[in-house]
Amino acid sequence: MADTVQDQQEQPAQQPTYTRRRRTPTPPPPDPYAILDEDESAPLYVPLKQRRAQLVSKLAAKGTGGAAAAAEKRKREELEEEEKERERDEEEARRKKREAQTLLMEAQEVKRQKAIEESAKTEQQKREEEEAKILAAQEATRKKLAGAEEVAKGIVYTERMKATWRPPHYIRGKSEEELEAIRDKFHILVSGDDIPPPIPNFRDMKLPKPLLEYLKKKKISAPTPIQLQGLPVAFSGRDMIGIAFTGSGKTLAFSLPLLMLALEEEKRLPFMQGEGPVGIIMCPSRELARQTFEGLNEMARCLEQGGYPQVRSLLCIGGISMAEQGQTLANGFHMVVATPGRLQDMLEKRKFTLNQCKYLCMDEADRMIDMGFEEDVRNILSFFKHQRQTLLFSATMPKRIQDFAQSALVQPILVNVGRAGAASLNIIQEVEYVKQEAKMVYLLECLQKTAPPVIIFSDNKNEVDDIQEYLLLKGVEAVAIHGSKTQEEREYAIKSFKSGKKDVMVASGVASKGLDFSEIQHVINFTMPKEIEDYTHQIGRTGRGDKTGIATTFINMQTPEQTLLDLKYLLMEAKQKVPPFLLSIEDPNVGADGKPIGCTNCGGLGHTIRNCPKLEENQRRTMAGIGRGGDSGGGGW
Ligand SMILES: Nc1ncnc2c1ncn2[C@@H]1O[C@H](COP(=O)(O)OP(=O)(O)OP(=O)(O)O)[C@@H](O)[C@H]1O
Repeated sequence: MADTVQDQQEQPAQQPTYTRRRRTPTPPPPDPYAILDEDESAPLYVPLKQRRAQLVSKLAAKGTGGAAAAAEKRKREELEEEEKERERDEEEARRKKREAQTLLMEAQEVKRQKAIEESAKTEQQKREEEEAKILAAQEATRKKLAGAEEVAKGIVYTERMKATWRPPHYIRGKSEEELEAIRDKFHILVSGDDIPPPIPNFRDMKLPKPLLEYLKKKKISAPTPIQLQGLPVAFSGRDMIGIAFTGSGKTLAFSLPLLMLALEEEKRLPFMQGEGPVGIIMCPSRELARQTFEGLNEMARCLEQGGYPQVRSLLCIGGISMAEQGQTLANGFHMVVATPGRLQDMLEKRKFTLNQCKYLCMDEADRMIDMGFEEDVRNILSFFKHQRQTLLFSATMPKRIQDFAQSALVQPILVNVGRAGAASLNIIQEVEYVKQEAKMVYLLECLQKTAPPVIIFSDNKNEVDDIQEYLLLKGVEAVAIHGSKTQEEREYAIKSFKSGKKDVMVASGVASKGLDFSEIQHVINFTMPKEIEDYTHQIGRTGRGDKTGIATTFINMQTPEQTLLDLKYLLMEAKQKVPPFLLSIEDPNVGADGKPIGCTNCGGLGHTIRNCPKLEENQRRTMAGIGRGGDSGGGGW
């Protein structure tokens, strides 16, 4: 455009043309240039040099103005960005606040719901929850019941032990309903997988003829409930927990399977010097171990006389010289009956090994653990080189011990006849209020209730001695047994009482555990034991097998109320007469249904785990670092 203007300006201006005739002057053609010249708005001519300079400065100006604008723009953008960021932050803060509010509200809602649930819970439910917590805390401190090596190497057995024994064909053919009907008939409760069938007669258990004859001779014609279910379980090689009343024949339920195993192993390959054992029975007291040992030997002799190979057993208890059994040790033996202390000692001294051992039974298993033998048992387990069949038996086995014991068992079967800890129904239980100072005199009167033999129990060793002395003075043939007596004194007491030479035996609680004195007519609890399980075991020395007996218990102001409550419920459960002074004791722990809640720790019905005397005692022992129970003594009772 500038060039055009320039061209126009450089051309010479044209002059107008004139003629003679008068003519109307025609307007000159439009001169674009003239118009341009006359147009004041037209730009003035600017020389090229100047225009270039102008252009340069314009461009320069344009350049600086762009930078400023860009800076302006950037600033604007930054501000916008800042604004956006602030908004974002605010939104985030709002969101967080909203969320926090939601969480708070949620928490409040949960709290509110909990409060509603809590208020809906019965006192009993609350108590149960609290008790479960106490129990869990207590159990958390317990170690697994397994050998140290197994724990260290992480060995966990999952497969059951193999056994050659099978129930007869026609029993295997019974339907599950038929088997359940048999269990119902004998009040047997079972739990576990693939439970072998109950067998209601010994013949069908495939016992050797000499053993059947032995049982017949002993007037044992049919298995008791724990035997008819427990024996098939044990013969099948299964781990088990057997719970049944005192005097209900548990000893046979674990002795027979060991004897059969020993026989089978001996038949397969006769035992030589230094070999064995194939199985162990552990008992919490020396007397009980000796009794079980004698029972095993008697049956083994019958087998031998009946033409079967000889199977030998070793008694391994404190207080006896092992030299007495030198012959057995030298010949090799199949079975061991032991108390934990002495057994551990023998194993540590390498008198024998458990390399061939396949069977381990703990009689009065809960007592053993309660008496502080838990660590000994664990040590003994560490001598096993491979899996074994493990069996636990007792008349009292609180849930706490059952759960704990399961850690040593593989796919166990629980066989339960009656409530664990319930008293035998063959016993008439009488409770009498006798003032402390009148006890001795009344004892004499009480002895008249039945003919001998009678057992009198007292918790206190000095009291045991005092009672015996008093009775001797009064002309009663009495012997005494407690933990501070020598082994000879203890053995003499048991022998003379068992043989009927002595009419009365005065004993501390120790003699209550599992001892089987036939025909005991009367048990007198001179002092009511603090723990109800001890009471159950003590009165259980009478009413054994199919016999009946009487138990008299003295109580007075010195008997703790909680113990009295436990006793009250035990009597009610066994449908016994409850004296009015026991009935009048109110139970602060009674459930909404009026029934006692009971203790999960010891099985007592008159208290809960919160005030369980046994739990307190255990805690006291743990704090004091005491191992074994007082009367058990080194080497095992
Ligand atoms: N099937 C049976 N029929 C009759 N009597 C039996 C039978 N089995 C065992 N007995 C007898 O019953 C008595 C008690 O048996 P055992 O000592 O085995 O009882 P327990 O259940 O172990 O008792 P505790 O819990 O006190 O140890 C013994 O004298 C025993 O001979």
